[in-house]
Amino acid sequence: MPSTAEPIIQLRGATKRFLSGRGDVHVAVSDLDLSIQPGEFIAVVGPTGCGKSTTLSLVSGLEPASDGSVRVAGREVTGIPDRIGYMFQADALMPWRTVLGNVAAGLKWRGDGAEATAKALDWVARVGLKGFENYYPHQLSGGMRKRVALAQVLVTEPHILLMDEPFSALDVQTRSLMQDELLRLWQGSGTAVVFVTHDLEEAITLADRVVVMTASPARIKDIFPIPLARPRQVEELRVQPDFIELYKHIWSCLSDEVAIAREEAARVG
Ligand SMILES: Nc1ncnc2c1ncn2[C@@H]1O[C@H](COP(=O)(O)OP(=O)(O)OP(=O)(O)O)[C@@H](O)[C@H]1O
Repeated sequence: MPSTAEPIIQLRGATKRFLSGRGDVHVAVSDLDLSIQPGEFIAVVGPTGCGKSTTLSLVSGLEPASDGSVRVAGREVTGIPDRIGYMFQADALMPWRTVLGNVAAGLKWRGDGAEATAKALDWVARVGLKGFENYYPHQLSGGMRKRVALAQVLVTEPHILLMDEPFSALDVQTRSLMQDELLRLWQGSGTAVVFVTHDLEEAITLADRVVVMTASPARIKDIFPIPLARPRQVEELRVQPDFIELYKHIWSCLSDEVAIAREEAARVG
């Protein structure tokens, strides 16, 4: 659960403007205020194209804020901060490396050569892939590839893990398995997770708090604490009455924004 320590991530009035292809200024996210504690699991939901990924880019330093402040571990973000991991919808596995080689690569680049293989072996086992160390990515199922991607990022012991719809390309059952796996690996790790998803069920299942963003330009509309006990079992959780109540409550907030975004998309054509 969230502690009262210094926030690991702090957005204050964070705004991002882009120049559109036509040369107009497009406000992607506007005036975001959000503090995230070490070890906290935050899910971010909002309509398609509202600015969720841009929010992650501000935290990761991939994009500088146009206005306002973005701080990580107490420091203004001016480049990619230390101890930050990123996981996207498409995994970043190197096809020419084995499972073990992929998991060890990040540590080896950082110069931890001697320890890299030992740590990677440990993480391959922790994500349930013992025995598959010498397989190549093309020999693995989608779920197994995700496990490798998780090990690849967790082996670096990030203080912050940014996840941009990491499981959305998986079939429903594999997705649930990966959600359980992520919770098991995250629990007690001290890593703060910011998890972007279109799927409100997924958001509630995983998070300590769910942030609902407005239709573009994205602002924070509301933040909902998720007081469901941990450890959580994904499939069991979703049939519980308190889960269903939370879903209805948050959906009543989110659905207005989804409707606005649809109308806007229809208007623009
Ligand atoms: N580098 C960029 N240059 C110009 N415009 C951009 C850039 N990155 C994002 N945008 C625009 O900012 C807006 C928000 O994009 P973003 O990808 O953050 O939304 P999203 O909520 O993550 O989308 P989705 O739900 O489809 O994943 C979009 O209109 C997008 O076209």
